[in-house]
Amino acid sequence: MSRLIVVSNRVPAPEPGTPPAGGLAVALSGAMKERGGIWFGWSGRTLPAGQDEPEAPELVESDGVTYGLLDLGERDLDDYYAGFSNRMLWPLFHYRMDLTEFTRVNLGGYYRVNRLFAKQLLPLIQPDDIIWVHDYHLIPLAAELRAAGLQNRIGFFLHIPFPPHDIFTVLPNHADIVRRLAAYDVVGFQTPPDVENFETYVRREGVGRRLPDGRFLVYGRAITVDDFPVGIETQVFATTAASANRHALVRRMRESLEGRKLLIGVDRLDYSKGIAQRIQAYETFLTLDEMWRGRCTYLQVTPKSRGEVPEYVAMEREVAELAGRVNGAHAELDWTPIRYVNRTVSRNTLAGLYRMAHVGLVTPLRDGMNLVAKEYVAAQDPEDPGVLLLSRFAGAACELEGALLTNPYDVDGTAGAIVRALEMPLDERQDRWRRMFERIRDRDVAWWRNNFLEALERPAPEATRPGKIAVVR
Ligand SMILES: O=P(O)(O)OC[C@H]1O[C@H](O[C@H]2O[C@H](CO)[C@@H](O)[C@H](O)[C@H]2O)[C@H](O)[C@@H](O)[C@@H]1O
Ligand SMILES: O=c1ccn([C@@H]2O[C@H](COP(=O)(O)OP(=O)(O)O)[C@@H](O)[C@H]2O)c(=O)[nH]1
Repeated sequence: MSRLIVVSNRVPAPEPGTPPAGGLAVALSGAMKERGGIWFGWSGRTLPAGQDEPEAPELVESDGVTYGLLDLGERDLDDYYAGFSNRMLWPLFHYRMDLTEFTRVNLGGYYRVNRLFAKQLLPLIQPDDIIWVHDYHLIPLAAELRAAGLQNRIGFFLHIPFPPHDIFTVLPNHADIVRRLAAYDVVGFQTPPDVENFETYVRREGVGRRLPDGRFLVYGRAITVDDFPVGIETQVFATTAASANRHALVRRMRESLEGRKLLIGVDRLDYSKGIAQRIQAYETFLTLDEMWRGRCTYLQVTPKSRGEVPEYVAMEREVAELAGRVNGAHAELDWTPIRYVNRTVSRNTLAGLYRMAHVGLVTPLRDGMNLVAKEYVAAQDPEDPGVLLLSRFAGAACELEGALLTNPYDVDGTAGAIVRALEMPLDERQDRWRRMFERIRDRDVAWWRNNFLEALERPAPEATRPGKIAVVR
């Protein structure tokens, strides 16, 4: 078996402890624990002022994994991470053209940091290694590695949606991004609609087509393009949830509910997650149905995220004000309708909270997958499961057909769905839960990893072995 090198912008701290909130780090931690290898990426640290480039990555061994951690300069982080990745690609790929900001400076920083990653990674790569690159921050990485002569198999997985042609072409350098994507051997998306969007793009732009053997010819290279829906460690998570009552914090939470039904939302503070629309739907629900007043509590766990990006700062204020206003308008002396927690909660505690919640509110406006949806299902008590209220615009909706699907832009419709979830009879809840659980049990994080790596390790047919790819600067 070849050695695996995983590359992602976000790498959790190797020391045991709480991993950062974020589905990519969570999904890959499970996969890396099982297979080992090198995990290369940004350390989360900034270089001292005046130093532009790290000399070499810091190498840390932990639990069979070698972490290669790069410190980045402040300017690089501004241009590449906060700038092009999170003010252009992130909003655009989540269908938010109104929030994009394109600048040549940020674009230059994006290519510069990808070149830096390639330069620092190259000395660690051996001829038989396979390389698996993750997410929108690092699309150009394979082209940089190829330009340095690397022949290894390189795969890419996009954790966020791939948008429709009309949206993607808003990106001024869309052609160059897809040309660089073609330097990979395997390109994985979360869902079939993402693959369709990619196919439509290459067809309409006249830069590629699907081949009779199912692969894609893109800019003259034959590559595998497919959907690989990311999963969770389902059985482990279910076991953790079943025994979560051991934790004092989980027990205290249960006691504090005083018999009220719990609704739970868990999201990074991100505009793609639809938190404001969800709070509005909850408020509408409270006014729709008097009988639920004082009989339910909505817990929203929302760790802060990407504080260096102005849209996130604005949103932090907006959501806090909204939650405060709803509580001010509806609270009683002995009842607070919304508990809004602005910090990271450990996944062991989350498992217990999911299990005690009658409704899981997962209502993003757009999401690549959404692991919280799968974790909520995994955590349920099979005898008395809760109901997952899921946005039709989350990637997870393609798989979890037992969920109660909702359109998060339809606040009244979501409010009605909350009533339906709270009043759903036991046999319907069990039937819906069973179908979802079977799916996430069969397609867990190991299934995702193995499926992708099998595609990556499969040698290309001789006749279509990829040639050189030029990097256009
Ligand atoms: O690294 P950050 O900027 O702090 O952001 C955290 C991560 O957010 C995104 O996660 C995505 O991946 C999940 C797992 O595949 C998926 O379920 C979710 O829908 C995506 O939004 C982002 O894509 C990661 O790169 C970030 O690390
Ligand atoms: O306080 C928190 C909030 C979230 N998470 C985890 O962060 C991940 C979020 O992944 P998801 O795919 O839902 O969204 P993303 O943040 O990656 O967009 C899930 O595994 C959550 O359990 C966590 O550990 N603590």
